[in-house]
Amino acid sequence: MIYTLTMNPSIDYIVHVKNVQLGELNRMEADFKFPGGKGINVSRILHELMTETIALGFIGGFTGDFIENWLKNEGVNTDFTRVVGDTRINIKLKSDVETEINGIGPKISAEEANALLNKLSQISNEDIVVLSGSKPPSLSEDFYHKVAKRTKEKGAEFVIDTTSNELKTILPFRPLLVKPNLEELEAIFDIKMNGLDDVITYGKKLLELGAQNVIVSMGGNGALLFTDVDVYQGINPKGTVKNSVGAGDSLIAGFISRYVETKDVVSAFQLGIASGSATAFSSDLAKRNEILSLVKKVGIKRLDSTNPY
Ligand SMILES: Nc1ncnc2c1ncn2[C@@H]1O[C@H](COP(=O)(O)OP(=O)(O)O)[C@@H](O)[C@H]1O
Ligand SMILES: O=P(O)(O)OC[C@H]1O[C@](O)(COP(=O)(O)O)[C@@H](O)[C@@H]1O
Repeated sequence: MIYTLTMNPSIDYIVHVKNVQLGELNRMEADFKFPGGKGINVSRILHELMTETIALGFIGGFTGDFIENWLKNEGVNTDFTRVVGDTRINIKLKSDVETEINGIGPKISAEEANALLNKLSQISNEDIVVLSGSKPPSLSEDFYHKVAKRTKEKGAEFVIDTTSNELKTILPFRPLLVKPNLEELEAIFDIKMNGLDDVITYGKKLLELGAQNVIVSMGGNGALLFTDVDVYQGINPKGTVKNSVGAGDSLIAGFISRYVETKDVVSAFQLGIASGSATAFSSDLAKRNEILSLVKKVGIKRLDSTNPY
């Protein structure tokens, strides 16, 4: 089973405004509401790819009901922990450029946090847990660390996709996959990347710190996969970008879906890129047929050996 854990789900409120003017009254041309939050997006794509998944996380209020109902209608299994506060709303403003304003998220009490941790007792050594997204500020600084430790104690694998300061302390637990985008990679090492050589240097550092596999995603420029022996470049298929929110989550879901079937990380990377691009080319997250139609159009190139010895 693939469990996803979304500490801070959201309604993603996608707002199209032509030539937005700050300080003026602007009128929307179109708007859409989708369930969001990184783990939830991963579960939705896994479900599209017919990989069994259960979405865990904190959910609350009328916004939380919207998300639960949407997932229920799609047939995505959930086992959320109810909290008193309202789940946040994240604004994705589409104008000449894309601007994102993500909410803080509800306060999580110690009882609510423990209730979620207790759900992890159901995990077995055949499972993968995907820890994704930001944490509401009221959650303890070491919450992801606790979850990663508990997951490993159960013999399960985990994937981590967060900008949290905790990431470096979690890598020694040997995550199956870490997927920063370029900005996140810069934030982890507090440096500015200058070209592909830098990305390769710092991607390898994540392996040295403990990750089993690393994917650095670069939006329209594709992604790099770092395994224990090689670096691969993934080249995106061509298409018209509609909404890239959730592209990174889709990449992770595509990777896991193929990995659990084949244990072949390169083939998993290819389905990951197809999933990320298919989502970038659709208004909501991608559908199964959109993903599968792109797989053969993804280019994969081996770049370099990552073996430092
Ligand atoms: N504009 C785009 N065109 C084609 N593919 C894209 C585009 N944006 C994202 N993707 C695909 O989705 C993957 C993840 O997107 P990215 O924006 O890097 O992640 P995140 O959403 O985490 O920032 C990319 O590596 C790429 O394969
Ligand atoms: O938890 P965070 O870091 O605030 O991110 C939440 C946002 O990330 C998303 O999951 C999209 O993530 P990606 O574009 O990185 O795949 C949105 O659905 C959500 O609004």
